[in-house]
Amino acid sequence: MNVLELHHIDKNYKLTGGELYHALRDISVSFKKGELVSIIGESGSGKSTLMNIIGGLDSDFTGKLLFNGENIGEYSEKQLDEYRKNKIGFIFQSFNLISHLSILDNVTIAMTLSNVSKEERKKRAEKILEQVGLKQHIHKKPNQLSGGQKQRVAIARALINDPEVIIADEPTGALDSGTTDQVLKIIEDIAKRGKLVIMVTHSDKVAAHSSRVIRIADGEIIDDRKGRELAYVEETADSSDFPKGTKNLSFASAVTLAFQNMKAKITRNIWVSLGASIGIMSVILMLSLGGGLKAYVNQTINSMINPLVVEVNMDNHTEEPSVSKEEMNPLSGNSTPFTEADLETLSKIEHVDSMDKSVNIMGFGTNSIIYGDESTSVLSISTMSPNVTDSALLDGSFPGDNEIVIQDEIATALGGDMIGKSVTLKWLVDEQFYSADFIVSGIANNNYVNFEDLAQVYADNGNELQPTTVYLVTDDESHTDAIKAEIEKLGYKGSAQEAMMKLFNDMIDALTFVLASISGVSLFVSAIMILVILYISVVERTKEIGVLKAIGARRKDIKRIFVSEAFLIGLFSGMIAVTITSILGWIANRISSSLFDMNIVQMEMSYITFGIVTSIVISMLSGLLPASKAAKLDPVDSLRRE
Ligand SMILES: Nc1ncnc2c1ncn2[C@@H]1O[C@H](COP(=O)(O)OP(=O)(O)OP(=O)(O)O)[C@@H](O)[C@H]1O
Repeated sequence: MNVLELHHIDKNYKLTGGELYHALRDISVSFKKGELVSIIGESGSGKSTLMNIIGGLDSDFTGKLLFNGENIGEYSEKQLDEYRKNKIGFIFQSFNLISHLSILDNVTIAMTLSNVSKEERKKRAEKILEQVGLKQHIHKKPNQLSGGQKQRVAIARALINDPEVIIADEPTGALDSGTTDQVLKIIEDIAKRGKLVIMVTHSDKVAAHSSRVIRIADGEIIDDRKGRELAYVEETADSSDFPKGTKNLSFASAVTLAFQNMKAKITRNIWVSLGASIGIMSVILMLSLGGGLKAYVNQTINSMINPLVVEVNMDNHTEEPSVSKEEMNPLSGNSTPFTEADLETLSKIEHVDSMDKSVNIMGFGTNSIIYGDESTSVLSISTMSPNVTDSALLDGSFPGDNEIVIQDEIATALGGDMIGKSVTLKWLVDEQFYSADFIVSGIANNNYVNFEDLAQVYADNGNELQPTTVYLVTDDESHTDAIKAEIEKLGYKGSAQEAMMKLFNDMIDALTFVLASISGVSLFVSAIMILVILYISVVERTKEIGVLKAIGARRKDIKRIFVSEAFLIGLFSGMIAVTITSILGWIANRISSSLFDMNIVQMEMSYITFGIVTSIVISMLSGLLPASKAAKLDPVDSLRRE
């Protein structure tokens, strides 16, 4: 049975300006297995055009091409890819080996495209390379081989998937006569083992080796005659019993191929990754800076707050204040005091163990502390609360019964060493002067007395002191959030410090977001840079893409290889960004901790992940355009490219 049958094949090339060039005219011919056919003809007679059609690289023709009885013209793109991968082996005049791959990888590439396992690929390639006498060269690169050796590698590559048809386009055109004989001998042996070998040549000497010689001129067959008889050699059982891969290029193999190519251009890729990392680096740095700043603010504010205590204030904006305006405690400006009912409600909140009442007396020139002949005015007097932490105390101790802690400046104004001295506190509320004596127990950042002492003074004057702030104490930090939520639900207000902390945090978040977004603009620059580099890579590797298509790579495979390259650039630049940011962050933290006792850069795992993922995504998106361009390249045009 005929392996190949061509019926009335016509091929026209469209020229610019709409004219047609008739390259093949009514070609009808058939080929059997075991034939070594030489197609001979002048330059420009249409030999390569015919080979491209037979090889499934060019499907833009009229007429019928049958392979084992099947009409190739009716093949889908997928079937055509399969046909090129498994039924046809290509050998080119200029070898067309992929320069950055080893001999072994050049030979196995067609199997890699079929996702055959690595061991299987190696076993098969070694056997075939042994047949062509190159076993000891498998780890070399193509440029370390002689011309004849390169062509033998190309022959091994053509044979690797055990195709039925070998197409050799001037396989000896670039070889001297000694090597030509060697290569022809190998090609002859291939035909003898039952393959159909179609070889294009200019040379009658080369054609003399074949079993059939077809002469072509101006796109027409002008002669078809028998050559010498080839003795059929029985195929050794083990040379064709290997499993053919039926799958497609795996993502892992695509990444490996991309990595091998990137390694060949290592300097360029390091620079690109470094350039692309700058954007990611600044985004991670901004986020970490924001994190550091926030942690610092929170830490500073939290150090002033007792975590077991929840501060409660009356919310002046509640729709129905629990007391009328007249009842407002004049001690604390317009702060609304808590009523007994309020205190009752608050004390019943779950996990509240005890409750401390507090007021703050403000006075502008009306309140004073007197010591002997010295008197100094005080702006604010607070009652002690569990929320006043040790950090407030500068010297001495917090007040016990009938004791007072006074502010640093007041102590200085009264004569300096005040601890243990008796002072008189005078204050004006609601047009009434109150006064009481206290022993100074300590120096702090504010003036503190006990609520009970003040309440006693009020009682002595026939008045009642109502708290304007209440501190709820719990036994475990884990309860504070629930208590805070409850007081909010009941319509009371939390601490002013916390409200401020929230405001700060919101502001830092907003600032971080703005700064990170501004840095993000440089990501566009990275994206464009990657796009340009990959475009250049596609142009440089046009011929390689043609070869890959000739040996069966699908559009998807080509795309996958280039997108993988973009993936790797993204991964590398993300990793470079994280490394450099860590180093910069470490240096910044060394400086900031010695200056302000804080780590200004707080890099979190989420920022690192975000940085690397963003880098990969941006890079892959930028790689899509060049990858599609590569995938769409016409194999015939690509192979003709010098
Ligand atoms: N893409 C194309 N567009 C227009 N004309 C083309 C194109 N490719 C080939 N041709 C023309 O078709 C004719 C046959 O070309 P082909 O490459 O098949 O010749 P060939 O016999 O293989 O030549 P050579 O031995 O020099 O390789 C030539 O005249 C060539 O100029």
